[in-house]
Formats: sequence, structure tokens, C-alpha cells
Amino acid sequence: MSTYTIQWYPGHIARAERQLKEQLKRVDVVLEVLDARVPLASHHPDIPQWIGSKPRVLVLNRTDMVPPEVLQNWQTWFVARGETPYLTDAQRGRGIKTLVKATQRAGASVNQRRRDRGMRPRPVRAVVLGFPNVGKSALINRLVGRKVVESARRPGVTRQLKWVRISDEIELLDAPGVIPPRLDDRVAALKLAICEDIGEAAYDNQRVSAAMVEMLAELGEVEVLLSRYGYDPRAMTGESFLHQLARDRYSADIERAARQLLDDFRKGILGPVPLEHPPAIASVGSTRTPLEPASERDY
Ligand SMILES: Nc1nc2c(ncn2[C@@H]2O[C@H](COP(=O)(O)OP(=O)(O)OP(=O)(O)O)[C@@H](O)[C@H]2O)c(=O)[nH]1
Repeated sequence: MSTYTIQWYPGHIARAERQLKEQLKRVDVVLEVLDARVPLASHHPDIPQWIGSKPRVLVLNRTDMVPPEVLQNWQTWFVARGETPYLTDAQRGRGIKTLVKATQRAGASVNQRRRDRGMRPRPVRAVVLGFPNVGKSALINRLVGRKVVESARRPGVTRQLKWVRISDEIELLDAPGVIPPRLDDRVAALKLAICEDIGEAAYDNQRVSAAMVEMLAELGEVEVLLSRYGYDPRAMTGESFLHQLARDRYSADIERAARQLLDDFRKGILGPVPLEHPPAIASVGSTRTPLEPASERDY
């Protein structure tokens, strides 16, 4: 595979993270948002520890960017591991009502405990957590039914914690994207860079796009590249694919070709293309945490 380096900048996120952890004490329910194209790579490994025993609602967003049969496989995989993922497309507003109900259900125990102690019920407090750019703010706007927080194509738009009341029953906390202080898994880092779910990371577009071509070829997504660009990625390295594209369409401007390749994937122009598939169901029932991959070969 082409070589690439992804430089991690968790510094400014660390500050936001401290505030977030403070707010988490006030929260009843956690909505963890994953990118449906990379559900394993976009799971933050520290979230289970941060939330402890609080109920977690698992959201697979960007479902429009993955074929339905792959989503179905993910659903089966999560359910077999004792989790129910809620499938959403925050851009088009799909799956939102079901998610609201799931959040209310998850928070119902809070008010039950309050009633038991003779206290008045209060809105369930939920936080929306996940990597940068997975669609947390878009999801909140959908849940509220109007634009209450900033949502944009670039990562790192949400900088501050913001509480939003979505009904008399639910209050939501919009949090900046969180990324782990280290990401040792290079393949996961690459996938996050390709999907732009990585925040203010620095990486070389040319290397990342070349690696993407090779990753798509390995995943059997040859047709999407062949039909859009006219070259068979199995017949060349990612780098020669990129150079060929630059020569044929971008006056040999390799950087432009690289950006275009990444943009085509990120905007969904290549069609619904997943970068991960569920690990073999054989691993179900193991003692690993629900989202811990069995090994790098799983995806
Ligand atoms: N195709 C598609 N695009 C989406 C979906 N959800 C969000 N987006 C788009 O993805 C981009 C990022 O969405 P945001 O809601 O700003 O993401 P975020 O997780 O809040 O990002 P940070 O503020 O960086 O943490 C925006 O351009 C959204 O319109 C989805 O389900 N499908």
C-alpha cells in the first residue's frame, strides 16, 4: 500500500475534552455517533470509560453513503453483539423520529428515579458525541427541527459545548468532535482522513488519495473507480492511478487530482462506498468490548 503519514493535533481538542468531561457528569444519556462508512474506525475508544454506566444510544449516521445491504450487515453485527444501532441520514432527516424515541426511552429511568423520590420529572439530558465531522450538529438540527447549531462540510466547526432544548422532554448537548490523544492504528487513521473525520490533522492529500485508491481496490470497489475515471486500479499502484489522472485531466497537477479524488469520495460522487465491513460474525460472543475490532484484518 502507498505510504502516508497522518499527523494528529489533539491539543485544542484536549481542552474541549476537559470541559466535556465536566458536563458529562450532568448528562443522563449519551448518543454516540459513528460514521456508517467506517463504524469501527469512528468509534472513540475512551467513550465507554467516560460514560460509565449511563445509557448509550448508538447512532450510525451518513447511512446514505453506504449501500443498504452493507447497512443490513452492520445492523446484524451490532445486534449480535447486544447493541441496537439507530440508522440516520442527518442530511435528509431520515431515522430521526425513531432516534428521539430511543433517547426518551433511554432517559426514562432518570425520571422514574426522580418520581420514586417524590421529585418532579425534568427533561432528559443527552449529549451527542463522536469524531469530528460525523454529523453530530446536523443530527441535532434534525432532532430540533430547525437550525440551532452550526453544521458544515469541514471538520472542527463545533468549538464550544452548547445545550439545546429539543422538547419539554429532551435537552441535548452539542459537543466538539473528540479524537483520541493517540491513534496507533494506521489503517483506521487513514480511513478517518479519507472520510475527513479526523479534525485538524495534517496529511498529504496525494499519499492519502493514492492509499484510498488501493484500499478501494482491495475492498473490491473497482467498478466505482473504473466507471468514473476509466482506469482499473488493479492494474496499477495508487500512485500511478493518481499520476495518470493528473496527466489526463488536470494538466499534470497531481495535487489537484488528489483533492478531486478525495472530494469525489467525500461528496458521495463515487456513490455509496463503505470503507469497512462487519468483522466475521464468528467473533460474536467474545469478551471484547462491543466495538473493539478483533484485529486489523477485520476491516
Ligand atoms: N451525506 C450526508 N452528509 C451528512 C450527514 N450528516 C451530516 N452530513 C454533512 O456532513 C457535514 C458535517 O456535519 P456536521 O453536523 O457539521 O458534523 P459534526 O460532527 O458536528 O462536525 P464537528 O463540528 O467537526 O464536530 C455537513 O456538511 C453535513 O451536512 C448524513 O447523514 N449524510
